[in-house]
This record gives sequence, structure tokens and C-alpha cells, in this order.
Amino acid sequence: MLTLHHAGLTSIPALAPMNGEIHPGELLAIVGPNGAGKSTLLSMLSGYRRCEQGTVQLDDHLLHKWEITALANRRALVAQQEPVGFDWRVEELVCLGSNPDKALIAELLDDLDLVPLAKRSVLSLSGGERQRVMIARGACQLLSRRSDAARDGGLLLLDEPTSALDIGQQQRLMRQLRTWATRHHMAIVCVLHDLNLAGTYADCVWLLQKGQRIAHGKPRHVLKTTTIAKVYGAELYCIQSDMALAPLITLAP
Ligand SMILES: Nc1ncnc2c1ncn2[C@@H]1O[C@H](COP(=O)(O)OP(=O)(O)OP(=O)(O)O)[C@@H](O)[C@H]1O
Repeated sequence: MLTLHHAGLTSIPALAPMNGEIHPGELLAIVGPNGAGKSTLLSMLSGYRRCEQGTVQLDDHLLHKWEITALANRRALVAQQEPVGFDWRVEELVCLGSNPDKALIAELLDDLDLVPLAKRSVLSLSGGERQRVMIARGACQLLSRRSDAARDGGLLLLDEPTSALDIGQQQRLMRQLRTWATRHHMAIVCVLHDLNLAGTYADCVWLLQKGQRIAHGKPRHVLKTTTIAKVYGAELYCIQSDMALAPLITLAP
């Protein structure tokens, strides 16, 4: 679906060139310390920032050549702290810019635990509630515009989607993202600070440091305690668990 050939940015903030593919049905986590370039990479993957080296292709067409409406049908970006703007009701904001049928709205509200909030003003919501509304809106953008001929559910790009969520909502969201990836054959890319969420739910992890992707692959190969301790400058220890795909990493006291 999305293919990077030596894709990078030379102007500030820069990104060293990288290759890679993001496939339908896959959940990719982008991790790295503050200022590593995660949001910058997400803006390049979304087409908001055009790559200045190499190419980024969506469905075999150069990303920067896509017509804006056609692009909005195929990829959605949910940035950190999206402005809400007006006094929309939750169910209105979820549909904004899309024309979903009632069944899809009901499904997405249910998926993200938003049914009790459907009639509420978004201005009255807590930070975590609002974050879930914006994620539902991103999914609605893709699923409501999906053509009958589409082989997959498009590309959903999420910048720190769990930053305002409590642990129960984090788990529900990450499980839901996996469900969307499978059910709708959607490609999902998440910037995550929580390495254990990345290790538990992602199929693949890209680790960034100072504008470079320094490791990528399966969580257990990338999220090694020694690497992470060095990259983040933190004292860590790890807990092996049969439940997790990668060792759980925690801070030393
Ligand atoms: N317009 C700009 N001019 C100069 N530097 C910038 C500009 N925008 C971003 N940067 C810098 O580029 C680097 C990468 O920023 P980016 O927002 O991509 O980091 P990040 O990995 O998402 O960080 P965080 O985890 O803190 O959200 C940071 O050091 C940031 O200060």
C-alpha cells in the first residue's frame, strides 16, 4: 500500500532516507525519544510534507501527485491535539467531511466506547474522550469513502493516539486498532511512547533516533532492553512474559 524508496527530508526537521513497506492489515508502531522525528515521519507518510529525497508511493502512485480528495479517500491522519473548532455534537464530528451511513456511525461509536457521549458537545468532553472521538473520525473518513472496488480499508495514521487514555482505554483502543486492521484490511501506523503497547500490539516497529530510523522489524527484535536504555538514556529492566510478543520494559526505581 505505502512504499518508501530511500525517502527522506533534507530541510529542517530532516529525516535520513529510509526504505520500507506498509501493508494492509498491518499495525506499525513508530517509537523513539522526544524530538527523534516521529511526527515529522508521520507527516511525510501522510503526504502533508513532501519527501525531498527518494519517493513515497501510495498504491504505486507517487504520494505528492495524488489529487487531494482521492488522497482523503485512501489515508487519514489524526494529529496530536487536533483542534475541534466548533460546538459539534460527538456524532456530528465523527462524520465531519464524510457521508457515512447510520450503521457505520453506530459501529464506530460503539468500537471506541463513545455511544453514551454521542449527543454531547465535543467542547464538554475530557481529553481522553475527545481523543477517541478524533480517532473515530479518522476511521470514519476512510471507511465511509471506501469504494466497492477497494481491496483494503486504507491507511490510518495516528500520532500518539493513547497519550490521553487511561490504561483500560489504552487496551481497548489498541485491541480495536488490531480489529480494524483485520476486519477492514486497514494499514495502521501509530506513533507511540509506550514501548510495551508497541511490543504487545504492533506487527512491526520502527525505532527513530535523531532523525534516523536505527532499527525496524518485529517488536521482539527492535525493543531490546539494552538498545532502548541507550537510545532513551534510561535505566531499565525487562520482564519476560509469555503473554507479550516482546519482553516488557520497565523503569528501574
Ligand atoms: N519548524 C521547525 N523548525 C526547527 N526544528 C523543528 C521544526 N519542527 C520540528 N522541529 C524539530 O525537529 C525535531 C523532530 O520533531 P518531531 O515533532 O518530529 O519529533 P517527535 O519525535 O515527534 O517528538 P515528540 O516525541 O516530542 O513528540 C525536533 O527536535 C523538533 O524540535
